[in-house]
Amino acid sequence: MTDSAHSDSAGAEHFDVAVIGTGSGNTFLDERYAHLKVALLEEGVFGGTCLNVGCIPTKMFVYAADVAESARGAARYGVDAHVNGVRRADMVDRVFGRIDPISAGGRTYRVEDCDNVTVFEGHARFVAPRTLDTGTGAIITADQVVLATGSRPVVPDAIARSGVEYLTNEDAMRLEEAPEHLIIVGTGFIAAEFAHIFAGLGSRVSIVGRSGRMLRHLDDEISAHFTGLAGGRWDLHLTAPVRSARRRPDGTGADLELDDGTRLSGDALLVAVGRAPNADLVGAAAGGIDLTSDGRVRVDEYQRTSAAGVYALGDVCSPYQLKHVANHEARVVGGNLLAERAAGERPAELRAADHRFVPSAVFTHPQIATVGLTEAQARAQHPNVTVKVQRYADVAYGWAMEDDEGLCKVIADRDTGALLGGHIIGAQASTLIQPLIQAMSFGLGAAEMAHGQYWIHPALTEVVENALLGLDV
Ligand SMILES: Cc1cc2nc3c(=O)[nH]c(=O)nc-3n(C[C@H](O)[C@H](O)[C@H](O)COP(=O)(O)OP(=O)(O)OC[C@H]3O[C@@H](n4cnc5c(N)ncnc54)[C@H](O)[C@@H]3O)c2cc1C
Ligand SMILES: NC(=O)c1ccc[n+]([C@@H]2O[C@H](COP(=O)([O-])OP(=O)(O)OC[C@H]3O[C@@H](n4cnc5c(N)ncnc54)[C@H](O)[C@@H]3O)[C@@H](O)[C@H]2O)c1
Repeated sequence: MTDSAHSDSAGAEHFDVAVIGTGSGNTFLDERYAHLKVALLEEGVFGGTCLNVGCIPTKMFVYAADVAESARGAARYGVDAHVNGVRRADMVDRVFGRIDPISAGGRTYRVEDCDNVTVFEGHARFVAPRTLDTGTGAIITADQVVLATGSRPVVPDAIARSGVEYLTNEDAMRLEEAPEHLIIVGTGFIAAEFAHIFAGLGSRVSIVGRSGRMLRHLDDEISAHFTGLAGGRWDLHLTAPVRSARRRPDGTGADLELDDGTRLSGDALLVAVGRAPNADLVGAAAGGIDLTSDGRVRVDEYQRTSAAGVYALGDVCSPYQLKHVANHEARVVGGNLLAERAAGERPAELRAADHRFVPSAVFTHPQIATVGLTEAQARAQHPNVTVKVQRYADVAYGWAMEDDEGLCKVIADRDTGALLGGHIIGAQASTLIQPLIQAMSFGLGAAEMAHGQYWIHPALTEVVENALLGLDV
């Protein structure tokens, strides 16, 4: 403990539990905590990334882009439809007119209606173990602290230092006028979703990457297939990073030069090259909290950090950076804090977080969803692997849709029949993947899953059934 922390914390208000971050950190403080004195610390708006600038608003725009794409593609089914225009300002009003009151209501609830909760609205950081400078002038101490501070966009140096104005997920959805030409730097989740949002709603989109393909975290076959489809929709530059950026001569937009000499000029620039955990800005060392080599808060299977009584959850500690993972970890932490308080002399009965089969979906066009191992990972880890790729076009509903893009790929261990991975690209992929997640989570083998239940005919789920039937198990 530093001297200043000693003097600061003398007379500091003491709490039973302090939670930093009101994204997933604000989800477990329910009636079980009503008898405890709780501090809730937040430097931004209530609700965190998912509600305000992440999952929810993006999907509201994705849905609008899906509607527009459906209209554009309707003629092949004999329905003549046309997108007459996109009222962007109305869209922004619709999205944030619904979201902003939820965030404000969440704040009001904690500030005015929860007698046991004190809200500190400032940038919080540890000044000593379980001692926090709240950023409001007050120093507090707590028996238990939860770090749920999330992550923030990374900006490549070539752009950050250039003085060019750029957008991130934090502001791109508030634009009341869509750029005619949007350049996106990055090839991951956010790039793929925002490319669909902006292109679907009428902008021309260019994408700049350096790894040769889109969504390279995915199974190679799915990533290659998506990159091919994306190349037909958007202008892709995937082999050279940005060398320099400057404003256009008229002072607007951005002129980019890539490492291979390519020049691109856009009305707006969106940066989406990953998100850094907010572990470096919380005084982790003063709090006795270890970080991983890639900058996350280090946690054990119970979400405990290296500092006694300090837990972490969500993007600040997780390699997944997904909301359903943050929510799961919040449930685990919410129970473990209480278990630790109840333990007394006995060791606490803590619950471990379950990260065995973490699924994810990219809400782009077409949708993509994945769970478990890629084929390359499966072949590296299992000597005898069987793989089946089922086309949407070859099952009844996919055929009815004349869908020539969709694929479902399943991977299993030929020796045991266990499912190792599921990867779907195509309409409703984020929904179709769920039976595969369920089977893997509960240990249901591929053959049992395929044969042991009815599959509704002619539903699109038959693409999963037929993929399973095609495995050599
Ligand atoms: C554009 C976008 C789309 C996404 N879409 C999806 C999706 O479809 N599905 C999905 O599963 N995931 C999605 N994600 C990821 C998901 O949003 C995050 O994984 C999740 O929100 C992380 O939750 P969290 O509680 O860890 O952090 P956050 O929700 O970011 O909460 C952290 C909170 O801590 C506050 N804070 C930070 N530092 C301090 C400090 N020092 N003092 C006080 N307060 C502080 C922040 O202001 C913030 O309110 C998306 C992310 C983005 C950016
Ligand atoms: N649907 C969802 O679940 C969803 C949606 C959006 C975001 N997210 C979460 O948010 C995280 C952050 O999203 P993201 O898209 O920013 O990151 P990401 O990690 O998904 O992708 C970033 C990509 O940018 C590329 N890149 C890195 N540096 C680059 C550079 N200098 N120039 C060009 N390309 C570069 C990387 O190769 C990588 O492919 C995701 O990892 C994901 O966990 C989830």
